[in-house]
This record gives sequence, C-alpha cells and structure tokens, in this order.
Amino acid sequence: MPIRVDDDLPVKKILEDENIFVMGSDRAIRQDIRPLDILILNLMPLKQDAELQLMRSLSNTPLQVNISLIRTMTYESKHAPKGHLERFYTDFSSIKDRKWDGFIITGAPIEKMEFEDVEYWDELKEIMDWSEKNVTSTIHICWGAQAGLYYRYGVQKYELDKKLSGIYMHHTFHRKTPLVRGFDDIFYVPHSRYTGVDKDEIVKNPHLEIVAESDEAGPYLIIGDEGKNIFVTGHPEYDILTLDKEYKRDLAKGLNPDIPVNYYPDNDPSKTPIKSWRCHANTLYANWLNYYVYQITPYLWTEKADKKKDETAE
Ligand SMILES: CC(=O)SCCNC(=O)CCNC(=O)[C@H](O)C(C)(C)COP(=O)(O)OP(=O)(O)OC[C@H]1O[C@@H](n2cnc3c(N)ncnc32)[C@H](O)[C@@H]1OP(=O)(O)O
Ligand SMILES: N[C@@H](CCO)C(=O)O
Repeated sequence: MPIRVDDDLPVKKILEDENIFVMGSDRAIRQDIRPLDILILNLMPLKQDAELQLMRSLSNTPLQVNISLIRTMTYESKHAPKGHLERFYTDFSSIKDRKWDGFIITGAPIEKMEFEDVEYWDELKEIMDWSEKNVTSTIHICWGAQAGLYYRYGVQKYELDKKLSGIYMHHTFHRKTPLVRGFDDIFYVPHSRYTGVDKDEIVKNPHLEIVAESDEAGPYLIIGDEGKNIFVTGHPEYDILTLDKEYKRDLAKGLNPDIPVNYYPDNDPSKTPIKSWRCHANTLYANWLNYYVYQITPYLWTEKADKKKDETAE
C-alpha cells in the first residue's frame, strides 16, 4: 500500500529497498482520494526499529495511509536520538484538536513496573481518554495492551514465573469476526514479556471478547467495545531478528534467559531464525485498517457525523 511518511524519515529508504510501497508527499497529493490518518504513540526505546516494523505491517492494503508519530512529553526517551525525535515526532497537545481514523499504542519494556509508577502514566491516561471520542479504532500492543486493558476495562496484569519468549502457536475462536478473517486455523506470533493478563477478568467483562488465543501464551487478540479498542498481547510486527537480539542481550547481561521457543532451527541460537509470522501480521493489520478503521470512520468527521454515530449506537 501507499504509506505516506515524511520524505526525510530515515526508515523510508529501508522500506523502499524492501520493495514496500511507500509514497512520498509529491505523488500522494496528486492521488484524489481520502487517505486514512493513523497516529502512532511510540513508547518503544528503539523508536526507529518500531517505526520500521509497524510501517511494514501497515503496508498490505490498497488504502493510502498517512502516518503521524507522537512521543510522551512527561518522559524523555534516553535511547532515541534527540534530533530524530524533534524532527519526526510531535506530542499529544499538537494532535489532540482533530480526529484520527486509527491509533496505535506500542509496547514498552516496563511490564514489571506498577502502571502508576510509569513516569508517563498520567499522560497516557489522558491520551486514552481522549481517544474514546477522537479516534475511530485504537490498537494496543503488548505492554500497551496491558495498560489499555487495565485503564479502560480494569483488567489486571500479573507477573509470569519466567519470561515468555518465542514464537507461539495460536488459534482463533470466531472465524467470522472481521479481525481474524482470512487467518489460518493455526498461526504463529512472537511474544516477549514478563507479564500476562488475567483471562477470567476478560471473559467476564461484557465489553471484551477474546478472538484468538494460544495455549501457552494465553489470550492474544481481544476486541473491546466492538472494535473501538483492540488489544494485541504479542508482537506480530517484530522483525526476524528482534527476539535474537533480545535473547543475546539478556545472555550478555548474565540473565540466563531461556532460548526463545520455536524460533531457531534445531533450537540452535547460532542458526538464522525463520520468519513464520509475516503473513499473519500483514493480515491482522489489513483487517484492522479495512474493517475497524476504513469501513467505520466517517468520510468527513464533523460534529454531524458524531451525532449520527451516537444515534445509531442508541
Ligand atoms: C512488554 C513489551 O511491550 S515488549 C516491548 C519492548 N521491547 C523492547 O523494547 C526491546 C528492545 N529494548 C531493549 O533492548 C532495551 O530496552 C534497551 C537496550 C533499549 C534498553 O535497556 P536498558 O538500558 O536496560 O533499560 P532502561 O532502564 O534504559 O529502560 C528501557 C526503557 O524502559 C522505559 N522506562 C524505563 N523506566 C521508565 C519509567 N520510570 N517510566 C517510563 N518508562 C520507563 C523507557 O522506554 C526506557 O527506554 P527509553 O528511555 O529509551 O525510552
Ligand atoms: N521485549 C522485551 C521484554 C521486556 O520488557 C525485551 O526483551 O526487551
């Protein structure tokens, strides 16, 4: 698909080299269509990796997608280059006075902290409150999913006995649900986290529906309020080598990590992993953009459109 990004964004060149269809602003302004406006709150420390991974995942649709990036202002990232953040990112106060078709809240390596101890927790709560009225559908990834399930629906996270790391087999429950349309009967997804969410709390909440799960990794795709909020507890967007880097990093730190499961051929970390989740990631994001964003978002999002939506909901 044509992803529209800033012409100078460094990952644009990488995406073009990979043959991902990226459209520069010159060509985009000459296509006479209404593009989707997608906002990404990037909470990952390795911001450019996350940009690249998400843009790849969003690239499998004929729709034109404008990507805008925001960061937190109450916590300053230590690892992201300052110049990059200043040039390509803005903050919540600059984007809050308009409507957005889709919104992505990324993961963050802070799942062992209490939510209330996260430095940007109040800011994130404000952003989540704002998104209820100003975004058509929000996807939350990994820690972002745990934070969203907790703040929006009161679902607790809990610490696992050990880090869940690897490529896990999943299945869907409701094959007719648009989010999982076209999925294979079983499919694989990376997970990499120290915490999980309480399945019983999700099941008993009438606003939430689990539509895909893994026997080992637990609930994976959860739909909130019919798609207004979507929670993805794994990392379908991860690159082939992301888990490898995390494993070797933890090994070097002396953390004695388990080898990520079902990842290296013959379970041998010296061998190059095989990417078995690309097709799943593409289908998931294409389904989200189509059924939960494009088909639902008003063409002209005005107060009139808001009123009509409220009337239909009543
Ligand atoms: C559960 C999930 O969502 S998984 C997704 C996260 N996965 C990844 O980030 C994988 C890649 N990350 C990494 O390899 C490592 O985090 C590294 C190498 C970048 C940094 O590791 P360390 O130096 O040990 O961690 P450090 O203490 O600096 O904190 C890491 C991140 O946690 C977050 N963080 C730490 N403390 C806080 C805090 N009090 N409040 C909010 N965020 C915090 C920040 O995002 C921080 O990175 P940033 O300042 O660059 O944004
Ligand atoms: N994916 C994360 C998990 C820890 O938050 C990492 O290994 O860096």
